[in-house]
Amino acid sequence: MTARVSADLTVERAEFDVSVRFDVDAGGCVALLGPNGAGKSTVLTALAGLTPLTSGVLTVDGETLEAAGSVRRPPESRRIALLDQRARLFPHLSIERNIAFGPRARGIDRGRTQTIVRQWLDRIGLVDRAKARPHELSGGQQQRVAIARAFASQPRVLLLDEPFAALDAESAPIVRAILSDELTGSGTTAVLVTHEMSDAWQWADTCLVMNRGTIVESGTPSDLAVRPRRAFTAALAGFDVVRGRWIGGRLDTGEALLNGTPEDGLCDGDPAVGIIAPRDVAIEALTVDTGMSSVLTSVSVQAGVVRVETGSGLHAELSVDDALRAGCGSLPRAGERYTLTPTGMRVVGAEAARGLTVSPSSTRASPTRADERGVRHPVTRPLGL
Ligand SMILES: Nc1ncnc2c1ncn2[C@@H]1O[C@H](COP(=O)(O)OP(=O)(O)OP(=O)(O)O)[C@@H](O)[C@H]1O
Repeated sequence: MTARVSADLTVERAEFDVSVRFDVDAGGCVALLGPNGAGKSTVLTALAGLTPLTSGVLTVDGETLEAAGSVRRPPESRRIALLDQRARLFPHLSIERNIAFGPRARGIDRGRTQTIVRQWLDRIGLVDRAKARPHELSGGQQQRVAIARAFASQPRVLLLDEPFAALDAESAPIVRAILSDELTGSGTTAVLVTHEMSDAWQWADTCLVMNRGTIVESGTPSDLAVRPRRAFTAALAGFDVVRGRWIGGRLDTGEALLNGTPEDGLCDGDPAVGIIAPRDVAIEALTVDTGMSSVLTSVSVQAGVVRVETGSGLHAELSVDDALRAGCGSLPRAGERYTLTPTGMRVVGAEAARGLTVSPSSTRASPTRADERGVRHPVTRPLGL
């Protein structure tokens, strides 16, 4: 079951309004990323009908599910399923009856529902627990049932709010694999809230990064992984982030004047953020004025790559040869002082929020993405950001 979602919604919150506008094409997946309290869950609960819109419109396949002040379809008739950290199964119903709930509510007869339930119990590996109650299962098993219950109801849209966050290291990969199979196999349209870039890579066509209720950066997962434009996104994608001011063609961090390539039309004196890949950081035993002098907090070597950590926010990844050169013949050690110099730093404005990468008015043919089964999914495009 795939459906196109068009969301243009505002929800008033005490500190700020959560206000976003985006489309998800049928079968597509949008990931919402952002710091705690950015408004990601509010967007999901608004889509699910659990939080009323202050203004705006939500449509699915052209059908208006909510238009602030006039239309408001209740959650149970939206055919939008929400899966969050906790399984939230019906505690008084057995596992099989939890899974049967959606199909029965949709009017599917008992016989067909039984077949659906059996198939799902098999897929989630819980055939022998069909009669158990939720409290008799582990958290990971309950989350598997929650996935089965959600998909068995054939939702038009699946909302995922950090569905693995509460799972232990053993259960998380199992639940992840089941969800991955079902999401790609069914082509269900999805909106995913996650703090993991790897989840966005796996499922999303488009990432929307939120802060204080608005979308501040968007793009494909690879756009964000390769060329993030916000400090939050850069850190999530594994870059080092250094804050300072753009002064005289350099980033003045207060401790050092770092060379970098400015973006966003930076003007002298602007607050700015340097974004650096650890492989683009050189280390030297000497103090140089284009680097940050720091005490190394740890040094590790893996597969010929030396990773150096400091307390200053800068890391370096260098070859053993380069590390030996920096250490004058021996590898640098934790506790020693070195100067770390970015050799390839992008500098963006600290408020570089509006330079968004995907345009709804793009005239390119709709891009698609193949899943591992070769099924192609349309790539979503955020609107008017
Ligand atoms: N039920 C609620 N009623 C009123 N305000 C709320 C409610 N839930 C969240 N908020 C507020 O709305 C804002 C956005 O919160 P929300 O939970 O949507 O953020 P989030 O990005 O999902 O955060 P997290 O990553 O921590 O889950 C915050 O200021 C929060 O305090």
